[in-house]
Amino acid sequence: MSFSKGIAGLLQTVPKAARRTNPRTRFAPLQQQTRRSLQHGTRRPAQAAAVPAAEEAIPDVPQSSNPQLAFPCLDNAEQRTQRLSKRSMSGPEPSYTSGAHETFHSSEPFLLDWGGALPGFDVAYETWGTLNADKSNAILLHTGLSASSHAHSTEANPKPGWWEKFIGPGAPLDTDKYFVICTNVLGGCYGSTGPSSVDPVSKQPYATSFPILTMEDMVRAQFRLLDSMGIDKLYASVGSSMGGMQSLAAGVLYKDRVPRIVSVSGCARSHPYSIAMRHTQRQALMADPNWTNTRGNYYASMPPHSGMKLARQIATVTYRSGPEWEKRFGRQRADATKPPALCPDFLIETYLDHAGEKWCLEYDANSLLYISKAMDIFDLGKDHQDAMAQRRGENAGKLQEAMTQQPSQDACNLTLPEKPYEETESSADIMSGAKTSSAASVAELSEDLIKGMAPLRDTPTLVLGVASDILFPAFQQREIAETLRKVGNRRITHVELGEDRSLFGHDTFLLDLEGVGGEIRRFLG
Ligand SMILES: CC(=O)SCCNC(=O)CCNC(=O)[C@H](O)C(C)(C)COP(=O)(O)OP(=O)(O)OC[C@H]1O[C@@H](n2cnc3c(N)ncnc32)[C@H](O)[C@@H]1OP(=O)(O)O
Repeated sequence: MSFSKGIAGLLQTVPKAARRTNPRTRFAPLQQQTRRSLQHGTRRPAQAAAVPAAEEAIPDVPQSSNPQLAFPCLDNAEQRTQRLSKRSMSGPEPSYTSGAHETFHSSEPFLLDWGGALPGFDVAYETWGTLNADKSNAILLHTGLSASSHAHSTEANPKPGWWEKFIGPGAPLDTDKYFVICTNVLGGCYGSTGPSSVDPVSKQPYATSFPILTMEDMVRAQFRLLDSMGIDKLYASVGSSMGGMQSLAAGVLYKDRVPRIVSVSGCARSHPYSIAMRHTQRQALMADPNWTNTRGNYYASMPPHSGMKLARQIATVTYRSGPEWEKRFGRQRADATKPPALCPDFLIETYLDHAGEKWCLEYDANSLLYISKAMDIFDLGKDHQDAMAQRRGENAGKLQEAMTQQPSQDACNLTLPEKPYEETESSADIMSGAKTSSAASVAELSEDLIKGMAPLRDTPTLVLGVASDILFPAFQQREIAETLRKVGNRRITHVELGEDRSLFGHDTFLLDLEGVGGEIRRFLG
């Protein structure tokens, strides 16, 4: 990619406000704060770190040969803890909300793929456009990991949604033609049942007694909502990122109800690199003492906001791209006149810090853990689907029993095998759990996916990928398209947006209205 082409591509989608503003002036509060905190000679002993800053008396400390560094980022975290502890008498857990939405309640018990069960559940949803007389114009819009049902503003909630420009009259999801339905996924915290919801049996939040979930569980819950609306057949299933996985899963699970699929920056099975990136986020989050000490039962105490902040920063690294940051921030520091700091200092650091800060109380930590794990588990290969079907069959009879009896205590008993890991020629199949470590070759794996995706043979599908995406790399969308072609599907539209088009990596689906939205509009017709 040439430099000028790259800049042009980047500027195509960089928000105007971000382009106009001088980074030196944009982050004035942060700089002032850094300046205040960097006053040399202010010394805070290490053991005082857990004590809220405002209440702490700074004791006399011996002189040192060099001044003590300041840590405004840690001071911030402590101040947030302090603010949260004063928040309410009933506990500092923030209540997560995206605003007004509809709620579908299913009172029928719900069996999950890995054997868990919910006595009933809620799905929060919003709609735009009008359902036609024969109920044939509905588009089910699947969200990314942490999004709410609020994809577009509504009368009840005028706040812009996460796909505001992609939905509306004349927009890619044209509300003059389609009735668009978006839900908060099962497991989420924006109105759908998830770990922060109250378990009707214990009358306490489920927390980490919430059962392990899969993409397919989330899709089944959505189809219960469609059943309640009398929608037998969709016009299309549309989704990006995690939603791109669900869009495919909906087609495989309900092939007669899903006549068109749009899968943007999604995949047919999670790649080890993506699992690795999510694993590090989960580990960072679970290492927060507010999570660790309660094993995730933090709802009556302090939410793990520092772990969430760190997880979001790692996530943001996977959502964007190095080339974007090269052009946007380069090697600039927030204040080059000051000595380097161990807290955020370079503009890329203050950017990540800001992303984490903004989000750490916006989303429930346990929802993040469960949904991110569900993404890891995702695999449309036939072996995995068969294993799931068998497990469901075995557990179906236990559903009623599970509702009335105490769950067995060894529900999650995974421990590392005593025998150390040994490299095999191809160990790529291990994660499916369907095969032993004498795993199949890549060719066989691909055969497995072909068989698993066979239900989509006749489903027109738009598969869109982005070359700068490191989280769901473009080869994963090529894999979907090629597999579907091998299945015999002749109506595949595969688009790959090159780096000349977007350097926004995985977040391109949120930012590039023409590159992503334009393709969707043309595909839906
Ligand atoms: C995996 C899945 O299934 S889905 C994952 C999907 N991705 C996500 O969830 C990530 C979501 N991304 C976002 O939230 C993004 O902000 C978007 C896509 C909504 C908007 O992107 P952009 O317009 O490029 O905004 P950007 O990421 O630059 O953030 C802008 C904010 O950062 C701030 N900022 C920008 N540069 C810096 C910097 N160097 N230092 C500090 N702050 C900075 C801006 O002031 C602005 O602050 P504000 O939001 O408080 O007003």
